[in-house]
Amino acid sequence: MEQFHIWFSQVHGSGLAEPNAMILSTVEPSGAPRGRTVLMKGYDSSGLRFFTNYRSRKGRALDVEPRVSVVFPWHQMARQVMIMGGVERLDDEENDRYFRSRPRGSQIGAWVSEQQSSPVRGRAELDERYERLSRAWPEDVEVPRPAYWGGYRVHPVEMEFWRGSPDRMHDRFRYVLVGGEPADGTWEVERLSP
Ligand SMILES: Cc1cc2nc3c(=O)[nH]c(=O)nc-3n(C[C@H](O)[C@H](O)[C@H](O)COP(=O)(O)O)c2cc1C
Ligand SMILES: Cc1ncc(COP(=O)(O)O)c(C=O)c1O
Repeated sequence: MEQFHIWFSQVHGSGLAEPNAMILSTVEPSGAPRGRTVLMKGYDSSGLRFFTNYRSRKGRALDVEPRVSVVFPWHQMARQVMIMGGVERLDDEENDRYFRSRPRGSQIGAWVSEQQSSPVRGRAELDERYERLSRAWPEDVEVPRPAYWGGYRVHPVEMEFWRGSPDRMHDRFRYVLVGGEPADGTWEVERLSP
C-alpha cells in the first residue's frame, strides 16, 4: 500500500476528477463477473474501504464470494492500479462514523434506497419516499444509519501498477503477497511484459 499511497497522492494532487472512483468487480453466484464504480473512502496499510448497501446486488454477491477485483482508471495520468483481494465488512463503529459524516440528503438517500439494485415502479416512488422520510427526521434530529448500510475493507493479496508509455511499451509492476497480512507481510515484485 506504500506504492499505492505514492501514486494516489500524485493523482489526488493533479486535480483529476474523482480520483477515488474505482471499478469494483465481484463474482455473481452464477459465476459471472460484474463490475460497477464505487468510491474509495480511505485506505491504510491493511487495505482500502468503500461503502454501500449490504443488500445490493454486490452485497449479496460478496456474501457468497467475498473476493473482489478493483481498478483505478486514472486515464489522464496514463496510470492504472489493479487490486485483487478478499473483503470483510467494517464494524458498526466504523460504519456509524462514516455515515454520520455524510450529507443529510445522502443519509436519507440510503433509507430511500433500502432495496438498492431492485426494480422500482418509477422516479415518483423514490421522490415520495424521500419527501416522507425528510419530514420524519426534522433538521435537528440525526438520521440513523440503516443496519443494511455499511462498508467493506478490501485486503489486497495482489496489486498491479501500470504506467503508459509511447509505442505501447508500458511499465507494469505486479506485487504479490507471499506471506503474512497485507500490512506487514512479504510482497514479491515482478516487472511484467506490457
Ligand atoms: C462515480 C460513481 C461513484 C459511485 N460510488 C458508489 C459508492 O461508493 N457506493 C455505492 O453503493 N454505489 C456507488 N455508485 C453506484 C454504483 O456504481 C452502482 O450503481 C450501485 O452501487 C449498485 O450496484 P450493484 O447493483 O452492482 O450492487 C457510484 C457510481 C458512480 C458512477
Ligand atoms: C448509492 C451511493 N452510495 C454511496 C456512495 C458513496 O459516496 P458518498 O458517501 O460520498 O455518498 C455513492 C457515491 O456516488 C453512491 O452513489
